[in-house]
This record gives sequence, C-alpha cells and structure tokens, in this order.
Amino acid sequence: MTRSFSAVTPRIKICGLTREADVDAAVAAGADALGFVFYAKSPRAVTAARAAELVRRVPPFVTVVGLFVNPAPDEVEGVLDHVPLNLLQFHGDEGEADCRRYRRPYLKAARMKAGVDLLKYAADFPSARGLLLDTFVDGYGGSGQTFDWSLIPAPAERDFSIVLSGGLDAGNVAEAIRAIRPAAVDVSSGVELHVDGKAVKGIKDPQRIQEFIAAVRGA
Ligand SMILES: O=C(O)c1ccccc1NCC(=O)[C@H](O)[C@H](O)COP(=O)(O)O
Repeated sequence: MTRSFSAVTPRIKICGLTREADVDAAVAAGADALGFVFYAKSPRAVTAARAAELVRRVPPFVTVVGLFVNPAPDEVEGVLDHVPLNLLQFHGDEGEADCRRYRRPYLKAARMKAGVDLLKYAADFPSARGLLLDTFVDGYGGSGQTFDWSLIPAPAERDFSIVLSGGLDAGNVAEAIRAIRPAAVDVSSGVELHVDGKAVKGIKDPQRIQEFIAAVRGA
C-alpha cells in the first residue's frame, strides 16, 4: 500500500465519462485522472471499443482509470487488450488476489458505512495504490450521496492514501478536503448535467467540471 499521502491540493479524478466533449472538457479544466466505467449495469458504462475511441483524446500525464465491479478475469483482460489503462479501480467485493492478478496498479474502493474498519480494510490490500472511499449503496457506486466523513481516520493515523469520493460537488469539496486531507478526490454525479435537480448519469456539465476543479484548488 502506498504510504499515506495527504496533499495540500489533492489530485482530481472525473469519473463516468461517455462522450468526447466531456473528455475534452475534463482535460481542459485540468483533471488529473479520467474514469471509464466497465460495469454494464451502470448508465455510465462504456464498451472497450468506445473507451478506446475516447482515450485517444487524452494527452500524456492524465491518468486513465478503468473501473470494474466484480469482473471476470477475461473481462478485464479484454478491456486491457484494447484500452491503454494506467490504473484499475475495483469497486465490488474483490479480494486482493482478484485485484493484483493483472499486474497493474489499482485502487480498491471501500464502500463506507458505520462499522467499516478502514485500517483493517487497507491492511487486506497491501498492493493497492490507495483506497477510494465511496458511499455504501446497493448499486455499488455513482450514487451522488455523501457518507459520514467522521468514519475516516485522521491523516496521522493512516498508512494508506485516500481518494475521497461519494456525493462530492463544488459546494462541499473544499470542506471535505480541509476535514480529510485526501491524496485525491473523485466525482461523477456532482459534475453532471442536472435536470429537475437530478444528475443525468453519463452526461457531464463543463461548467460544473470547472466549478468543481476551482473549488478543489481554492480549498
Ligand atoms: O459511476 C457509476 O455509475 C458506478 C457504478 C457502479 C460502481 C461504481 C460506479 N462509480 C464509481 C466511481 O468511481 C464514482 O466516481 C464514485 O462512485 C462517485 O460517484 P458520485 O457519488 O456520483 O460522485
């Protein structure tokens, strides 16, 4: 596990991209990482072929993250055959062996709710580049809901890097950064087009992306 790193200005991952315009908007706004969902039950899911088209627009030094939920090994291998992923993200019930078998850097998602022992969870994934802390929901993720940040150990108590996720947006991310001091933050719903107050999953809003990144940098 990567030693704990609490950034003054955390890195920024924009997740759930499905369109060229949104990839371009996230890159132009200064995102450090782009997430592509390879989980068929998600409205944000893309195929390997589609992801390969989108990833061709990503310049060097922007991390391309592939997200999986309890995948079969041939599913991940099939994506890796076509898409130049820099980092894998496992968001289901995978064990460490399931994650490290591809010999790629990976993040393990910890789905947060009362009673989750993060220090123990991190110890179960010593090969992970970090833990992505997300809200525990039935559909595994992408909920647009926050979780109780007090469940997260203080920086001095952590021996692992945190990507904070779950319901972040331009309105709460600065507070989250000050409270948690994560190495990175991750967002999907909070930078999507909203209609009648609800996120349109998979359709990003360039202005919300810019506002989110500005809020991170101003934290
Ligand atoms: O985004 C999804 O649709 C999704 C579906 C199933 C598992 C994980 C999923 N997303 C994982 C992510 O990394 C999201 O960015 C994260 O859950 C935060 O989403 P949000 O609360 O909408 O910002």
